[in-house]
Amino acid sequence: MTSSTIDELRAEIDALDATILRLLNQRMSFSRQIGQSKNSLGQSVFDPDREERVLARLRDLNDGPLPEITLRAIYREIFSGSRLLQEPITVAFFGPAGTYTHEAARERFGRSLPFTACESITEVFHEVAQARAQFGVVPIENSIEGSVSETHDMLMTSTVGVCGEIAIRISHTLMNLSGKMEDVKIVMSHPQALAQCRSWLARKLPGIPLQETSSTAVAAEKARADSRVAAIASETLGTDLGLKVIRKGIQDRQENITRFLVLGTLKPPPTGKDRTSIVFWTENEPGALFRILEKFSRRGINLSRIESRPEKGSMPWRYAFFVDLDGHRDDPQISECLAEIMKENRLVKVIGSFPKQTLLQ
Ligand SMILES: O=C(O)C(=O)C[C@]1(C(=O)O)C=C[C@@H](O)C=C1
Repeated sequence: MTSSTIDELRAEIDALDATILRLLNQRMSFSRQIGQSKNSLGQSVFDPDREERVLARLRDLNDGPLPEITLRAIYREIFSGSRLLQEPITVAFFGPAGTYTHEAARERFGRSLPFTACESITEVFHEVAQARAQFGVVPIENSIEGSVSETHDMLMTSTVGVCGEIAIRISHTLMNLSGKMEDVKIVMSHPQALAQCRSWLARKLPGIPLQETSSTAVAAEKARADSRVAAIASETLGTDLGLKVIRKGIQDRQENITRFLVLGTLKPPPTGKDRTSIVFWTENEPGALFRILEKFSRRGINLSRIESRPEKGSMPWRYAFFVDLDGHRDDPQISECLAEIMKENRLVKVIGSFPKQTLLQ
């Protein structure tokens, strides 16, 4: 290919970019008008259901070669900028910056919004409860390590509801200053990340001490300050800090997915592919749990998860049960079932109904 053809093609791209920019600005001004109408109607700016429908339509229209993942990434930022023009939204997340939760928050809300990094999951709930942030992002479960206790404990007591979920594939990378395995004298990471790489560490770095840190980001900072330390974190986080990769994908199972919850007051309408999360408390007596589960079974409502946690109240050995159902609280069958449960048992709380997230990537 000659340099004159490159120049000609670049001229085509320049012309297209000017058109794309003009169209993007037109789109933004329509979106701003929608924002003004929503404000006067007292409606929330963020409409995840509408965003999903916009994306689904574009996926159908797309003849390529633009990959679906790129289309999604472009629109994530368009929506992010569009929402910012409509109204300032703040999103709190379990930080610090660079953690997998931050990645999940950016995956859902784009990069244009202001994010607040919180030191604990509890703090994220408080930020949303006190309306300092409109949304919060916290981890709920990992496909290898199971549930995140602090999130479940907060869901029991907090008034904050759940309006969405984000599922991301987690890939852990071992990194240090040199990128050499022989320099590793200690491995640091968040306890969940260490646990997810347990067998790999035992096989490849036997006898090397493991030290827990409050986050993967803190571990990466430690590795940056000390050549003996290797951190397990996301590759982006480590390499952004100047660390070198020793080995990628060291998690014991390659299919390692973490699900995050989006906290907020928004109540998304039914989409046909929803999940409802509830928590209930039962008496410690025969058949108490069965009587509730039977009501779902009788109606053919699928339960995708059941999890019990000690209540931590005045009575030891009392449990709260978290259940995820397929469907929306406004679907006739589910609302009838929940009403029947509530009639018999007042200790039931609907945490939220929201669209199920499909995992891309
Ligand atoms: O359609 C709307 O309700 C809009 O506000 C516009 C728009 C968009 O940019 O397409 C922006 C924010 C919402 O979350 C959904 C969609």
